[in-house]
Amino acid sequence: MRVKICGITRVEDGVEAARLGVDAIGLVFYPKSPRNVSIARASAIIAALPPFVTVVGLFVDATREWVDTVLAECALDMLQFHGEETPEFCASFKRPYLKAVRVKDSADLTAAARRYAGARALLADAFVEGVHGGTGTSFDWSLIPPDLPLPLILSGGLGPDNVEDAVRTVAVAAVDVSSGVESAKGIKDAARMAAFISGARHGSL
Ligand SMILES: O=C(O)c1ccccc1N[C@@H]1O[C@H](COP(=O)(O)O)[C@@H](O)[C@H]1O
Repeated sequence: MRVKICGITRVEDGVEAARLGVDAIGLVFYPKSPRNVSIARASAIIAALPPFVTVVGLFVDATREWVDTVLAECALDMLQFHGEETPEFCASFKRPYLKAVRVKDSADLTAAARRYAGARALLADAFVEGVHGGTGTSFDWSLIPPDLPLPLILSGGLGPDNVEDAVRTVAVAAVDVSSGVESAKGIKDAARMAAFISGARHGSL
């Protein structure tokens, strides 16, 4: 089971997540998020990481210019689009990308898999009116169809207390967490990150 910890805003949290064995970290380039990072902060976090930790840049309905600027300045391995971006926009940066889907019913993921066939994976998140993500809200996992043609990353309200149950219940390639491993918005808690990673790996054995 692969694990991404999203919304890293401090160098020490990125280093600790890597030390704990996380597969990927997410950096939020969305000014409305409490986890938004500047290019300078993102570069410092990336520079402190050991090799083989995937760095994902998260955007919400960003302009092409903003994504290009971040790509030119920060060594991102993958993009995560969390808004209403079209498949053409997502694919145009010539980088592997994840498309987030805020799940309301079971047809949402099936339709997104068809529409974003070029995505590296879909990321299933909870639907919360007016908020794009990082809400700490979970959704009904039975809405996930069993036969999606793309790898699925489960997110939305995951934390140390429910991740083991989640990976036992749903067949997913990876899990993603932001608020569930925080002590305050944007501040990761080392013990919660450790418990989350351990729960995800244990539940998938
Ligand atoms: O983390 C954020 O602040 C954020 C803002 C806007 C869009 C997405 C965001 N984060 C992503 O939201 C999901 C679920 O987060 P949570 O674990 O429920 O807090 C996760 O994929 C983050 O990558």
